[in-house]
Amino acid sequence: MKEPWMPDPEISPPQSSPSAPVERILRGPSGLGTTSLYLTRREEPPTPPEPSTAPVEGNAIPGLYHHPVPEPDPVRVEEVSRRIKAWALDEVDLYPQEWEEQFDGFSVGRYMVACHPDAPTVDHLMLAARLMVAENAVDDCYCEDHGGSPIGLGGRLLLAHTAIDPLHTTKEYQQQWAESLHSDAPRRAYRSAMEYFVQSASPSQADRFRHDMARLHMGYLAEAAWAQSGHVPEVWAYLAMRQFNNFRPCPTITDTVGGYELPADLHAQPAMQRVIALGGNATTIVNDLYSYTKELASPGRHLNLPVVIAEREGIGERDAYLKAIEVHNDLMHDFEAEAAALAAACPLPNVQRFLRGVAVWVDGNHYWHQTNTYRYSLPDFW
Ligand SMILES: CC(C)=CCC/C(C)=C(\C)COP(=O)(O)OP(=O)(O)O
Ligand SMILES: [Mg+2]
Repeated sequence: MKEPWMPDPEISPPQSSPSAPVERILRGPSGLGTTSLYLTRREEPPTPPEPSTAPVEGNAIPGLYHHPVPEPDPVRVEEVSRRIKAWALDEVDLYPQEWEEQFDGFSVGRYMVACHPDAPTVDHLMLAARLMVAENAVDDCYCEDHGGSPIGLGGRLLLAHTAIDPLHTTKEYQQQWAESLHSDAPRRAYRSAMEYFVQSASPSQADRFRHDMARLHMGYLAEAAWAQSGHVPEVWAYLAMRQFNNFRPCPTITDTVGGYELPADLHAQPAMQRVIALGGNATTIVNDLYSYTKELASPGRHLNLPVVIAEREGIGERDAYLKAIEVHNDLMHDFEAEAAALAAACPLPNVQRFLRGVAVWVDGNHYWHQTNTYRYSLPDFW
């Protein structure tokens, strides 16, 4: 069986040759005293689980291009589920009793184990699980289902962002800021999840995450501004907003969760940035498709790709939904072609493993949406 951190031989052949910066990085550091800087794996990844033959719950969207994943290791799922609940209740006082069923129904343990099969330990999986729960707490409590609103969102998001990217100021105000991080559940969750994360991540991995979260918060703000004014953007503009209001901060921690590091210079390469953006966009349109009926049933008009296509291109709901599937499939094909080209152009173990990590996150994310029948159901279009 192919190991999940190896490039997929079935994805398309290379389409480009390495750029000058990639070639420079491949040659490695060359100055005095740089011998110790050569890229190595920190830890061998574990043996991935064998694929299961048991049928999975939930139906995949007909015609949606995706890759089934092995059933996530049930022992790990149970342990992450146990620990994340203890963290939510005992460490950050995340939710009141009446939200417990929704917290359990989110199935974050199954989600994270499916998306990170190469995590060396449950501690590594917990880094991703805490951040995922914290990110959803901010989305629910500040933006959406649990008391969220576009009004005042900018201020709330900025202050919450300081739980990730700390304030540096004078003693008096530093103290007031530090206390503010305990004043609501989203900030408590961000603060604690980030504190754990920075203990395992390198400074540049932590900074990569901060940048991705700033992108996410900018996306939330555009979505909120449009909701407030009742604006339905053109399809390309909706896709631009959704590139920011996006799962991107989750796959881009794949190396920290895997116990190795993709160096900042390689992460910053335009080819790598394109792969990450395409993969993140595919994962997020998967959400638009699986959450379509949930969002139709929610109060007000909730924008997602089928809704925007129907409105802006003047077509029926079913045709718009089918067109959104095509958009997703094109994104997936481009993601895989660009990832294959980069893997061929840059044969460093950390690059190969990172690309594979993003790809398995994309697949695990689809698996979670498909199988989360507590949260999502398909429209009656077939
Ligand atoms: C986990 C994370 C970084 C999420 C950020 C953005 C986000 C909440 C999504 C991409 C999910 O979209 P949506 O808000 O539509 O979620 P549901 O459809 O309500 O599950
Ligand atoms: Mg959605």
